[in-house]
Amino acid sequence: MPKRKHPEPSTDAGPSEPTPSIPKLSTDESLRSLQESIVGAKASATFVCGGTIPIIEHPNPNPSDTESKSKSKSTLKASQAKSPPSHSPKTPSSRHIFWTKEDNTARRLNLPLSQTPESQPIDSSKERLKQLISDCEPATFGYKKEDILDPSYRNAGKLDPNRFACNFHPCEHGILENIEQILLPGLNNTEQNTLPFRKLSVELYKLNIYSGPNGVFRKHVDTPRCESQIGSLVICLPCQFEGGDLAVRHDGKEVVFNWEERSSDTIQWAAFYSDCEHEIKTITNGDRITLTYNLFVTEPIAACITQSLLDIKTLPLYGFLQDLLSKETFMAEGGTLGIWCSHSYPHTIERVNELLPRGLKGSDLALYAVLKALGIDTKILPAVLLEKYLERPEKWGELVGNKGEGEEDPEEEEEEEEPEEYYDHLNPKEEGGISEERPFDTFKPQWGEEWNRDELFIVHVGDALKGHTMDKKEMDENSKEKCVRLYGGNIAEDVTWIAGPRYRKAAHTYLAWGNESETDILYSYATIVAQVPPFKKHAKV
Ligand SMILES: O=C(O)CCC(=O)C(=O)O
Ligand SMILES: [Fe+2]
Repeated sequence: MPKRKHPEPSTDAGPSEPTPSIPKLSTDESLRSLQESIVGAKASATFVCGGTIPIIEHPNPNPSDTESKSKSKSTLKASQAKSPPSHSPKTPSSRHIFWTKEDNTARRLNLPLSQTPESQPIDSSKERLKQLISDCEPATFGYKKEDILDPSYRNAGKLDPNRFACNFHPCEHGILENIEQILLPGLNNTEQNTLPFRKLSVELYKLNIYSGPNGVFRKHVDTPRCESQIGSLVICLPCQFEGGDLAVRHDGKEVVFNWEERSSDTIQWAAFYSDCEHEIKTITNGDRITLTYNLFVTEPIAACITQSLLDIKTLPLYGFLQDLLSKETFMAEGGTLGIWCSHSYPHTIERVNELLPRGLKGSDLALYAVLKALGIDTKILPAVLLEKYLERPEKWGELVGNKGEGEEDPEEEEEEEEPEEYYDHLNPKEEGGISEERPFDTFKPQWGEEWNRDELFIVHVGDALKGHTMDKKEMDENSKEKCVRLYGGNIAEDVTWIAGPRYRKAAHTYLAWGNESETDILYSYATIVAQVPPFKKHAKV
C-alpha cells in the first residue's frame, strides 16, 4: 500500500471552482461530504454531446457552426462542440444519398430538397424522396436477442450500409474529434500519465427514415455490437420535419435535442454513451432522415498528444480529495473506499483487462483518474452482492424504492443482465419501466445506513476482473465459498461504499442445488476500489 501523500496547499486545483475546505471533520462527516462530492461529480458528468452544421450554397472558410442547439429539460446543457480544426474541408452545398433498389438499379437523392440542381425540378426531388422511403425496409429493434417489428414501438424505415452511400463522413468538420474530447477525454497531469491515450473509431450502421405523422422510436438502449463499443452517433440529414425530438438520459438526467426548427437546411448530430436510454418522440410531419454510427474505443496508442489532454487537477473532485487526504482526521488509519461504477461495462468478458480501465466513461473515468493522480492505489474490481437480503425480505422494499412487502423475488425480476429495449411497451403499467430492469436505480443510499455491510448484503470484492466462468457440475459450496474460489478476494467488511450498485453482468453460471438440476447465475458489478493509506504527518509529496 502506498504511503498517504500529504499534498501541498492546492495552488492549481481548479480555475473556477474554489476547492472546498473541510475543517476538522470526523472521518464519518468527511466521508459523507466525500459521498456528496462524488455523487455531485457524477451528477454533472457528461454523457451526451451534439452540434449543428449548416448547409450553405457557397463554401465558407469556417463552415462548421457546431454550437449545440439542443434544449435541456434539466439544468444540464448538451455539451457544446468546439470549432472545427483548420484542416476541415469546405462544406459541400448539398448531400447525396445513393442507394440501390431490389433490382439493383441505383438512385440518388440530393438534400436539402431546396438545393435541388436547377436542371432538375423540385417535384422530381420530392418524388425521389418518396422512392427512397419506399425502397427502405421496415426497421426492427432488438428484444431478448430477437428482431421485433412493432410499428407502435418503432415506426421507421431502414437501409443497411451495403445498400446505400452518402457523401458525408463524421470525421469532416471535426465531429469525431469533438466527440472524443467530450466522451473519451484524455486525462493527465504533469506527474503521472494515468491512462493510455484513447481514440474513437466510427462505423456506419444504418440509414433510418422516420416519417410523419407517426414516425417514432420509443425509449430503448442500443445494443452494443461488440465489447469495445462505447457509444452511438446520430447524424440528422437536412430534410424538413416536425416533432421528432431526441431525448437522451443517464442517471436521472435528460438532454433533449430539438432538431425540427433547423431540419430543412442543417446537418445536426448527437453522440452518447451506449448505456444511455434514449427515444425519438413522434414525427408529426415531414421526414427525419438519419445516419447512425457505432462508436468504438480503439486500442491504446502509445504516443500522447499532451496539449489536448484535460488536466486532472482542474477537476473540482481533485481539489476536494486532495484537501480531504491532507486532514489527519480523515481515515487516519487508512481504509478502503468502494465506489459503484455509474456506467455499464462488459466487465465479465474474456478480454476485460484490455478494455478496462481504458474504456471507462464519464464520471467513472474522472474519479478513477483523480484517485490515481493523487497516488492512491486504485483498481477496477468486481463486486458480488451475496444474498443476505433473502434472509430479510422485508428490507428489499427499501432498496427498490419503498415498494413494500410481498414484492416478487428481486432475482426473478432482474433476470436479464442488460437493461432491455421494449420494456415500456411490455410493461405499460410499470411507470418508467426501467426500474423493473434496474432495481437499484431508485435507491439512493445515505452514508451511515450501512445498508450493505450489516443488514442487507454482504459484498464480496474480487482480486481482479475476469471473464465469465461456468461450472458444469454441482459444487458443494455456498455463494460465499463460490466467490472465494472464483475470485479470490474477500468479504469486504471494511469497505466504505459510495453511491449504489447499478449495472450487473453475469459473472458465473453454475448448476444449482435442488431436486432437479437447474442453472443459476452469479452477477457482479464493476466497482472502483481505492486503498487510502494511513495518514502520516511526515509523509510529504
Ligand atoms: O435517429 C435518432 O435520433 C436515434 C436513432 C436510434 O436511437 C437508433 O437507431 O437506435
Ligand atoms: Fe437507439
